[in-house]
Amino acid sequence: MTGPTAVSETLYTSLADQLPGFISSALLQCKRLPTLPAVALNVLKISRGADATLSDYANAIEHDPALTARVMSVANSVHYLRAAQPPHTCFDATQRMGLDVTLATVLSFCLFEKDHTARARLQFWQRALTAAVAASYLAQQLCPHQSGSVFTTALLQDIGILALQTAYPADAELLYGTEYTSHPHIMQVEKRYFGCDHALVSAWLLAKWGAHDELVQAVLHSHDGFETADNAALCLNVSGSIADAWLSANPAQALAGVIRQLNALTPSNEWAISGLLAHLEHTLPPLMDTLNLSTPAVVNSVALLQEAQQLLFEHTLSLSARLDAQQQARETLLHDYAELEQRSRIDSLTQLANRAWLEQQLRERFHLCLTTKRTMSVVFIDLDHFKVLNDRYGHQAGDQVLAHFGRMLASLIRVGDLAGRYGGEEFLVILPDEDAEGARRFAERITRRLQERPMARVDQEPLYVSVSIGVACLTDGGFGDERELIDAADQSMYFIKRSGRGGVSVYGH
Ligand SMILES: Nc1nc2c(ncn2[C@@H]2O[C@H](COP(=O)(O)OP(=O)(O)OP(=O)(O)O)[C@@H](O)[C@H]2O)c(=O)[nH]1
Repeated sequence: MTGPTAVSETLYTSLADQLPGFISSALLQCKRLPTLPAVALNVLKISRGADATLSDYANAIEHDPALTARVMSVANSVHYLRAAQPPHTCFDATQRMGLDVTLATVLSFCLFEKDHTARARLQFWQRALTAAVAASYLAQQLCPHQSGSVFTTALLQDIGILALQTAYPADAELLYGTEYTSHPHIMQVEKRYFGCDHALVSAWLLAKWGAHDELVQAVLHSHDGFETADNAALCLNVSGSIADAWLSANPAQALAGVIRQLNALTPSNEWAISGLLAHLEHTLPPLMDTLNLSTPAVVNSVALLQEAQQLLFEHTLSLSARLDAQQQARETLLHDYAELEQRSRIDSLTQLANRAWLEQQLRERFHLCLTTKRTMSVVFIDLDHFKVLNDRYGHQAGDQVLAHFGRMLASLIRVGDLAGRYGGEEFLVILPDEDAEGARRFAERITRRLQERPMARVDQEPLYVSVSIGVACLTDGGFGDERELIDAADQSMYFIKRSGRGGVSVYGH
């Protein structure tokens, strides 16, 4: 093989750098590696020209007797024998076959190994031709002036597979000869096996043959997906997926996948998939036949599209059902989580905040007051002689009192206040933005309410309780943290306990 000519050195070097060393040496040492003779290179060059005519091709081919013979015999085959007279010249032959078939014939002649019946090789050619025909059809819709070059690029995009098959014949059937597999999957396997995929090998090989930068780049990125602003690249990349679908064991399923990807890009029918499929249906069998390739099972393009669309519809339905189910599960989860979180903050007997939540809230609010220069008060409440009550009336009556007291406390606080059970028969209320006097009034309301209302009934008899309350206001103490504020309220509460119970004391007042 000769070194790069038309391709830029930078591109060739960068490809060579990316290719694992053992692969390039295996390819370079491979005697049977398909190389392009000068005529084929010339034909490739012509195909890149925007205004290439059949006579340009004919002029290039007629210099090579073997190629001319090949082209004439293909043109002479049953399919192209429409005219009464067999073709006499290379020009006659190319005219009968048209540009695409001429090019495919030339390239297949140059690149074909004798043993193309091997399954792996056969699949390669079927895919290359299907992609090429699909690509040029799409290009005629999207970028007509590039349809010739898009055809060539599609035809050559997987040439790396042929090279890898030639360099590693023992592995070829294993890697490429199983049931037709889509190229994204093949590429994954190649990366694991060779450390690179065939797109890179194809690009390197074409660069080595001196193909043009544009062709090399297009081949390198031919498997990169559909997100590209370049119409020619889009036609090329879509053509590979269409070929995969066309040749797959389950074409409708695979085609539905391609349509889904296309719809995500442009949710319109501008792709004219039905036209493309009809084109493949009518063009491929005679073309494969011409090139002595066995044709895959004949596909009815209308039925195929209908089945693919039905699958797509079912997929959309099941997707939206799955989304609904997921959404519902998410809402249930969020609801459960919120409920769980709420429960983890609540004391089950009194339905007030529990101690952990009280302490966390007090910590946060304490710091908020310091940073925003606001105040707050805490009210520490301890039920009097609760032990005696328990002993005399039973633990259940004690529980009733606690629960009732909790409800009463909840009815007395305002929005933004937080009341909670601090310990057994101890309660704490946080009053944001409340000064000591306001907090005292709140505490006295509690003691009054307890004088008015019994907290339980034992044998129909009302059971009244009293409480000792200590109040502490943030502004009154120079407190370092929330603990010191609670301690101050607790001390005031103990002052009441010591003075006989049933009353309110305010820290520092
Ligand atoms: N029924 C009931 N009793 C509780 C609960 N938690 C704590 N207690 C009781 O509350 C009583 C508190 O007793 P002490 O700390 O001596 O206080 P006290 O009897 O109220 O006396 P003073 O506070 O000095 O008025 C103990 O007997 C605890 O068992 C509870 O959830 N339910």
